[in-house]
Amino acid sequence: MESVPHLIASLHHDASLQLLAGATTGFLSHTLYFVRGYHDTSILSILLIHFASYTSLTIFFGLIPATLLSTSYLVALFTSISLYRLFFHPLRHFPGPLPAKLTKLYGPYLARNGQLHIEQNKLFSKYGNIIRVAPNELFVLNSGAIPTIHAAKSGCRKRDAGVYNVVHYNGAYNLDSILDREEHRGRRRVWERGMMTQALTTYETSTRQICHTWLSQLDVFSAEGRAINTSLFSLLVTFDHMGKIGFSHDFNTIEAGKENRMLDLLEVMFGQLGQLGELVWPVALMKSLGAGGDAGEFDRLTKTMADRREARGEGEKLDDIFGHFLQDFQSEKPVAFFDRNILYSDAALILIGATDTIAVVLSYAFYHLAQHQTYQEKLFAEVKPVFGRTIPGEFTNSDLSRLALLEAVINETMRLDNPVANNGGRMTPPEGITVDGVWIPGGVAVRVPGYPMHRSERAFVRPEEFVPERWTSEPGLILDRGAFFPFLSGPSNCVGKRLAMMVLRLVLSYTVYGYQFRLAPGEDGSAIYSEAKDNLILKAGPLKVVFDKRS
Ligand code: HEM
Repeated sequence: MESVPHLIASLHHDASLQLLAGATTGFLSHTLYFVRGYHDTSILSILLIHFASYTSLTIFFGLIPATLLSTSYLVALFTSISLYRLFFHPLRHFPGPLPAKLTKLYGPYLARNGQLHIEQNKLFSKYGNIIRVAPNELFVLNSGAIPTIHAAKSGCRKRDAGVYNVVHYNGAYNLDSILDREEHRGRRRVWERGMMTQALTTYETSTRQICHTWLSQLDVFSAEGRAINTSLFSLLVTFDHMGKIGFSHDFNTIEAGKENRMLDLLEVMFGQLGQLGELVWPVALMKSLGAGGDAGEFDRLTKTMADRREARGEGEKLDDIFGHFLQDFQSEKPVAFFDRNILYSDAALILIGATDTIAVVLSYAFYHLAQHQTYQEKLFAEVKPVFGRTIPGEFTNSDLSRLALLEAVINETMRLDNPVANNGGRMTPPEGITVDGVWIPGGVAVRVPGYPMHRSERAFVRPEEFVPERWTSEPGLILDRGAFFPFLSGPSNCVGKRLAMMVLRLVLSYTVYGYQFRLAPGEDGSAIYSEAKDNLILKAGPLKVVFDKRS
């Protein structure tokens, strides 16, 4: 047997030995490292190690041997990964497109037109109810999977299941991205204090103020006979509302009629995430390099807003969501907000959670109501008797929450145009899970996407049609109630659900009470769908609507 020094000496000039050594190393690095565990967050180290190895080989052996070694290493590494994913991976028997089985890059390919939710829906039609959408990821179209994956007793977890690992502020995860269940429980308690009935009642005054600002804009547009882009204004309404009830801050974008820098950044960042189609390592790489660009600017603006809010709170009594975080942070024994990074992290989550989600429902509610004007009149008839019932000249959330058609219109909109189209992924426990009689192995990312589930024929009769009566007088049009989960379920369900419903009820009621509306001349209503973007949270395309003040 040749000695090691002799072998190394041969590597200098023996090309076949260089190829063999590179290929062996490539194969071993796959079988000993890459095939085990989750490496997206280690992307920077992986790249640096590869770069350092190539540089050292070049210095030691020269450029051509180093290139031969590296090339054969990479070819062997990717061949080994591909063969494994196709023929040996625990998910090899699950159907799905071939490129999805081979590489996560299939995600950005599917998302290239911003309509990942539609593309994934098509995959279900082609491949069945459980499909392999990435090498280690399954999408499941089965409502029974919701409790299996999301209930408190489920063994499924967020860690390594998607973008959660990389969503943090200087290492502090927000409520949605926390990977540890115990930590999540404590933080959730503080968030829930900020969403209790008593807290919502204090925010409601601000919600009404925002509604009146919106109505003032409608007055201007209707007086001038101008059409309004309801998708844009839905975003401005919810953004201004979030500023007010989140941070007691006035953004005044409704009056301006356009996005401000912060909202713009929010949209750009979501757009970039949407384009990645659930690919995590580019985000991890950006984070490791230090958030610059838009993400860095967004973080800085959020921090400034949070700091200003904290400073104001020393002299004023302010009722807002951030106040609940501050209260915990400033207490002697904080339950969850132990340091400033956590404060900033969850401040950003208020911005993210409370803006686009509600905006998309409002946008599509305006669309459906403009298309089906009879529902505007029915809603008008329903809300009119409760106007001024509790507060003179105003609506209140508690009065509106009892109105069946209003609730049905909101539900039906969220069914058809589910804001969180894909829902977050979860990692299966080591023992795996069983869904619809099919065993899914452990260590696999799974998710039940809401968009195709809400439009499934197995769950809803005439699933593509807007029929609010399915939630009231025609329950037979719902075949599977468990298939409707816009806010998801379990311990990580939407903590802002009641707040979202309050905003939707109030904005829609004030609008139909004051106005009748229809699609603008020349508007065929197609762009709201064709130009919609699935940016983790759905974003509606534009819609031109004309409003006429009721006499
Ligand atoms: C119609 C509007 C909304 C919809 C459809 C919606 C939907 C959802 C969904 C599906 C989740 C679960 C995500 C996952 O784990 O995969 C979620 C979580 C969350 N939502 Fe909402 N949301 C809405 C409004 C809001 C509002 C107004 C807030 C207020 C800030 C908010 C804050 C949150 C937070 C903090 C979480 C994480 C909860 C946790 O992990 O415990 N959401 N939302």
